[in-house]
Amino acid sequence: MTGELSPIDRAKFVAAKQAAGFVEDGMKVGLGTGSTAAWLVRCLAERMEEEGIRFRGVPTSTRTADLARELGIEVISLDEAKWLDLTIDGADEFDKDLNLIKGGGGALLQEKIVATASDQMVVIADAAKEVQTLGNFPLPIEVIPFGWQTSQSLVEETLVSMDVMGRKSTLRMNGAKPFVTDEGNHILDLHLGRIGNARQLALVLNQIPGVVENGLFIDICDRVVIGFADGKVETRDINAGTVTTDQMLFEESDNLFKDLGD
Ligand SMILES: O=C(CO)[C@H](O)[C@H](O)COP(=O)(O)O
Repeated sequence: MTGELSPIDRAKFVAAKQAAGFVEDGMKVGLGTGSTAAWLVRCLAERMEEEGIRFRGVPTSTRTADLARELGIEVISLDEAKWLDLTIDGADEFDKDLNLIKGGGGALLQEKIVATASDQMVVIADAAKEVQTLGNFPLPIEVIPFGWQTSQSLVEETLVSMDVMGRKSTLRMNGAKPFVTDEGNHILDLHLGRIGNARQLALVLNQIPGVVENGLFIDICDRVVIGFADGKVETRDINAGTVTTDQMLFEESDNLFKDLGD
């Protein structure tokens, strides 16, 4: 895999590489799911090899667990870890308060459990994920298979009273069959357009019987590392309120990418 990176992959890669630098020797680290998180896992494996750092990872999906093991990262369960120093994960959308929509990869349940059990959650994302108001990306909610259509109707009824634009929901498919999460559940994608009160919606959705979890991450993320295609990386920290920009020369990253892929 030594070909040219697409601009979006460059952006994801530099964000992941920057955040991989936050991991310190001996840490217990939550490992997110998705294409950006996969870059992170590769960058961490590279740090293990080049710098000799050691850490234990709690993956948020079987996909991430498989990749981490393949690259020699020690994988432990959340129950073994009990509490994590740091979780680094991707996101589908983030706003100025670092609230998120997650679950585009269908791993939102484990992702939320792991992120919530961490001292810090860092999101890595390309700049296109930043929005003024959450909701353009369809909001995933995880529902149990039993009576999922009834849960869907209840969800749509609930949306009528909420500050959202759209109400339509669709069952996520995997080819001809419903998508099944690592926990054996289904995903409903809510096409809302704009979520006025994300905090309230997150609470209300979880009250509906059959809904296991929703993809709104409110007050969970501490820091977002935003990657740009030219190699620039911007870090926003919710507590410190700081914005720092680093220029990561892409030529360097490009070589690292090639090394990783070889
Ligand atoms: O929430 C997620 C998976 O459930 C992902 O973090 C999110 O979908 C972003 O994915 P990508 O990094 O591939 O853009």
